[in-house]
Parts: sequence; C-alpha cells; structure tokens
Amino acid sequence: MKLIRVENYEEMSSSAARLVEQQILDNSRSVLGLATGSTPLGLYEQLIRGVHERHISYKQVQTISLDEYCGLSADHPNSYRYFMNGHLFQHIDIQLDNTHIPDGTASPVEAECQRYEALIDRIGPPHLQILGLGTNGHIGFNEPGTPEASVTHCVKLEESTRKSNVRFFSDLDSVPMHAITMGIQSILKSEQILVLASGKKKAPAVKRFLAGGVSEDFPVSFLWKHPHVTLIVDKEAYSLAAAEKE
Ligand SMILES: N[C@@H]1[C@@H](O)[C@H](O)[C@@H](COP(=O)(O)O)O[C@@H]1O
Repeated sequence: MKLIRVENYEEMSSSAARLVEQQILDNSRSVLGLATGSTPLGLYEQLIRGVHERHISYKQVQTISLDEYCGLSADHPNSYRYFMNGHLFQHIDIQLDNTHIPDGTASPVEAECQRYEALIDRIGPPHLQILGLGTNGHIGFNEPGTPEASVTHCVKLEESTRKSNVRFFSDLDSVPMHAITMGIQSILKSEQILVLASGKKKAPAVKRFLAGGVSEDFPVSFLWKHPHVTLIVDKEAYSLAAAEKE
C-alpha cells in the first residue's frame, strides 16, 4: 500500500484530485468509483475547478457510486443520488446517463442489488475507486462482519453509522435503517483504490488499518489483499498511527 501523508484536508483533497485527473488524462473513457460522505467533498470541489482551470473533460467518463440509502428517492435531499448530482455531476460535463448509483426505491431490493453488480461487471470495474472510511472501519456501507466474498447487497446500518450520519438529517429517526452497498468483493475488483481520511475522528481507524492484518470485523482491512491501494491521510487522521511509531 502506498501512504501519502499531507498536512490538512485541503491538501488531501487536491492531492486526490491530481490522481483522479491523471487517470482521466490517461484514459478519457475512465470508469470512476465514487464515494459520498463529507470526506470527498473537497476532492469534488477540486474536480469541478479542474474542468474550468485544467480543461479536464468528463464527457466519456462513467461513474459507479458505492452505495445508496434504502427508501430514499433520487429527489430526496438526503439520497446519495441527490448528493452526487449536487456536489459533482451538475457542475462537470458528464452525461447523467453515465453516472450509476443503486436505486434505493427499487423493489425487490435483492433484484436491484443483482442488477447493480451486473452493471459493475459490464461497464466496470472502476479503474479508480475512491473510498472514505467509517469510524468503525466500514467502507461503502460494509459494516464490521461483512464477508470478503460479499457483492452488492442490502445492509442493516449499525447504530453508530446512523448516529455518525444523523448530521445530514433532521433527527435519528429520519436516518434510514437500511442501505444498498457494493460489497467487499465488488470493491476489490477495482484496478486501483484511493482511500481518503481526514481529521481526528478517523485517527483510531487509520491507526488500526495501518497496523496491518485482515479481519472481518474491520472491513477496510480487506484492502490489504489488493495490490494497488493508496491511502491519503492528513496530520490529524495520522496522529495516532504516528504516536505508535515514536
Ligand atoms: N456510506 C458512507 C461511506 O462511504 C463514507 O465513507 C462514510 C464516512 O463518512 P464521512 O466521510 O462523512 O466521514 O460515511 C458513509 O457511511
């Protein structure tokens, strides 16, 4: 795994943006795997600037998002479709038909999961998969205990995950109980994986990840099985791992 240590959130975002843009410059038909959450917001801002300042074009790019809340439609302000449209897709020259996100309202949900996994295999897997990191080590919405062989599936969200994400909702009751997420196996299919971690809250998870070892109760640790992973951490997120070394 390649570790890139940067000073702060801004540097993490611009360093990630350079890697994404290089991928697109190398292959204008790139497939990008995208994450939601607050971590990649700065990266998405940088990518939007890149369209204007560095003439990066997304006309032929396809995107595959990691996850979506069950029960939230595309026009619900807390759906990940709404998030991705508002924070990235509406501001770049991508074709909306080329942006893929699980449909949280589809029924039965199992059929939607199968459709999505087949889509990953058909148009993907991503050349570059962006990942944030849950405080409990989750990636996408793969909570601790998710098997390595998992493909796109419906998960019951942990209380801690719902509490972490309540800041985007009016109250805890409004946070959905379930989500559709790409599985560990679906994520590991990507050619390259870029994990971003910023801030003190992520320091324990970063420390545990960097200590090595693969364990089902810490989903990000499965990335040790992938040959091309880059982790970009800022000073705060790295602080506990750094203290360990001293
Ligand atoms: N499903 C998303 C994850 O993909 C994301 O990595 C995580 C961390 O969020 P944040 O970046 O806001 O810390 O939140 C959610 O649970």
